[in-house]
Amino acid sequence: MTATSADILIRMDNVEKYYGSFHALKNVNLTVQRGEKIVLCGPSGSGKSTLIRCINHLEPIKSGRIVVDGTELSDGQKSIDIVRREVGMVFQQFNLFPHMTVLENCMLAPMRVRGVKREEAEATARRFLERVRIGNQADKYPAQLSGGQQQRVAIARALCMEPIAMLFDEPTSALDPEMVKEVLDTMVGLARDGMTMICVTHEMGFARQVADRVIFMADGEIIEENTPEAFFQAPRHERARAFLGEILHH
Ligand SMILES: Nc1ncnc2c1ncn2[C@@H]1O[C@H](COP(=O)(O)OP(=O)(O)OP(=O)(O)O)[C@@H](O)[C@H]1O
Repeated sequence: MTATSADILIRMDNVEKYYGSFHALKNVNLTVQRGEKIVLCGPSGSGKSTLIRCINHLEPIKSGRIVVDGTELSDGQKSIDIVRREVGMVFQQFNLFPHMTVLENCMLAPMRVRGVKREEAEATARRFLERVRIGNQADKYPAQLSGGQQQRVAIARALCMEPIAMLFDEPTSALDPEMVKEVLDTMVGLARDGMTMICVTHEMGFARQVADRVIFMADGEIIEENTPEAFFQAPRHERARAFLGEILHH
């Protein structure tokens, strides 16, 4: 089946990104279809975070084109605002507002950015907090929660904006091992519900379970794109083999 342009939600064409003179993304081309789940992996410093941060313009690019649901990202604030409103992002550090309760954290952006009324924002927040199985923590402050719970709040907060896609940047790497599973289970649930997702993660069990495609990066380039089955069983590139050998050892 060939993808029509209507099926393509995120598109990166010939993207080049520099930090000063350092060439961080080299001719990156990527299309993500609606409902597709992508796991982005690769050695430290290969450009994975940079790639997903470019998608909502947390990082500006030097050249190339990024189009999200028909909106072409330019330096103009208007297109940046549209894309940030539509694409949810979850970081390694949960970035919750410490002085606001869990509920308030989840209500803020829908009210401020989407102009949703308070009662509706609260109902939506409670619904998504239930969905990530944390509804009973709504009135606590972030510091009163475990890392895994805080990360689930961060996911619920992103979902409250009813995003068309979710970007995850190593969402479990700051967590204690016993909390990783609860966050991955939440992400698996989202994937099953059909969310379009790009996940930077080293959780290869998760990749096997939900990814439609695994993308392997090294030195700022996409080196291999494959189904998880093919990628794990028979990676085509030596660098991918070396990477898998290393992480599957741990
Ligand atoms: N703000 C910045 N200024 C300068 N260099 C940066 C900046 N952010 C990232 N880099 C460099 O760009 C390269 C890619 O970084 P990036 O964080 O995208 O890699 P990554 O694959 O996500 O790595 P990790 O798995 O360690 O998080 C690295 O060499 C990094 O040092």
